[in-house]
Amino acid sequence: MAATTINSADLESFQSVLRYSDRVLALCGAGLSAASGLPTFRGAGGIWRSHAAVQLATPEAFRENPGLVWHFYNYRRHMALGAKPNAAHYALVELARRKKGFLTLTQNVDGLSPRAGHDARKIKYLHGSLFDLKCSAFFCDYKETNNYVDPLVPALEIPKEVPQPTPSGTAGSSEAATASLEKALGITSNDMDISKSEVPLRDVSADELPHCPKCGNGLLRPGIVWFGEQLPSDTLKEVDKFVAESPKIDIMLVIGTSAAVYPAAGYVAIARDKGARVAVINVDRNDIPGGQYGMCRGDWFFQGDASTIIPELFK
Ligand SMILES: CC(C)NC(=O)[C@H](Cc1c[nH]c2ccccc12)NC(=O)[C@H](CCCC/N=C(/NCCC(=O)O)S[C@H]1O[C@H](COP(=O)(O)OP(=O)(O)OC[C@H]2O[C@@H](n3cnc4c(N)ncnc43)[C@H](O)[C@@H]2O)[C@@H](O)[C@H]1O)NC(=O)OCc1ccccc1
Repeated sequence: MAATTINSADLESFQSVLRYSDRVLALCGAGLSAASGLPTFRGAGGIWRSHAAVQLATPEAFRENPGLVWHFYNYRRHMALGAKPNAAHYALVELARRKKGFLTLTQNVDGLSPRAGHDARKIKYLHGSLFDLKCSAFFCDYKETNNYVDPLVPALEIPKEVPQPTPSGTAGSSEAATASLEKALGITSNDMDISKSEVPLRDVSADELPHCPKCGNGLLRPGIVWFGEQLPSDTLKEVDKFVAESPKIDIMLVIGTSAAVYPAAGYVAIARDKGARVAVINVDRNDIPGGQYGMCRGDWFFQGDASTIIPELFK
């Protein structure tokens, strides 16, 4: 990860503008949760068991192979449940508390912002949550939220390694390092890493998957916005209301996102049209909304890990 360098002049000018800002919008992506140990969407090349994550995150994939898609989401639920919010999540919570006109737009479905105590009135989950479920039958409106059952059904249990006896007294430092990392991630040490296609994973038939308790025959699916699906209309309305009520948006924060997915990425331009100065926080200078030429005069680019930079910026 690139060294985190904060240019003091940029830091000062950013903080002086933030101090007098009434209306602040923050667009967040997977980079916000990277320091919590969760892979980004395009991390590991965006591949999960030789499948492109963007392909698995579609209604077509669920229709074709609900067992595989549920393994994908059960794995991400398990990882997210084992992860902890990082300093960037908490700094956003604090800024939201301080600023009356503040709204976080998160593309993340990992539940770390609410676990950090983010004011629910000042955050919009553009792409849903791993811990919401809904019925996949088009005629059924069953929904449930905050379902933290892990695994969701026994058939989705993540297989465990059979711990290899290490010849007595030779437990090297690497085991200790792995053990402490796994402890940090809260994953039990012998979870097999099913994101790797070489790790055997049993096929799960539809009758072993969670079914809708209301209509009785629909399969339950993750309460997630898949590619090709419309974002929740009430969420879009509430974001538009925040923008419409803002005579001016002072700052648009773009935190740990490749800003390549729409309509989420479109809010950067909308904020600009409302006079916002854009502050991009990203480890990768190439990942700026609209690319290299996406930056305008008066914008800021802070290169480095969000969990280090964000607390510094909001001081
Ligand atoms: C790929 C893209 C071009 N496609 C789209 O945008 C599509 C199609 C489309 C619509 N409008 C368009 C306009 C132009 C082009 C295409 C479209 N959009 C849709 O399909 C949307 C729905 C999009 C939502 C899809 N669901 C997700 N997530 C839930 C699933 C799941 O999670 O499984 S999107 C998902 O991918 C995106 C991933 O982006 P990031 O979070 O930014 O992650 P990424 O890995 O890419 O980048 C990480 C960044 O962090 C940085 N980083 C890494 N570590 C750190 C660190 N430590 N610190 C700081 N930064 C860091 C990295 O450098 C990098 O920049 C997020 O949005 C994430 O939520 N729906 C829709 O348009 O419906 C229409 C419609 C209209 C009417 C009726 C019916 C339908």
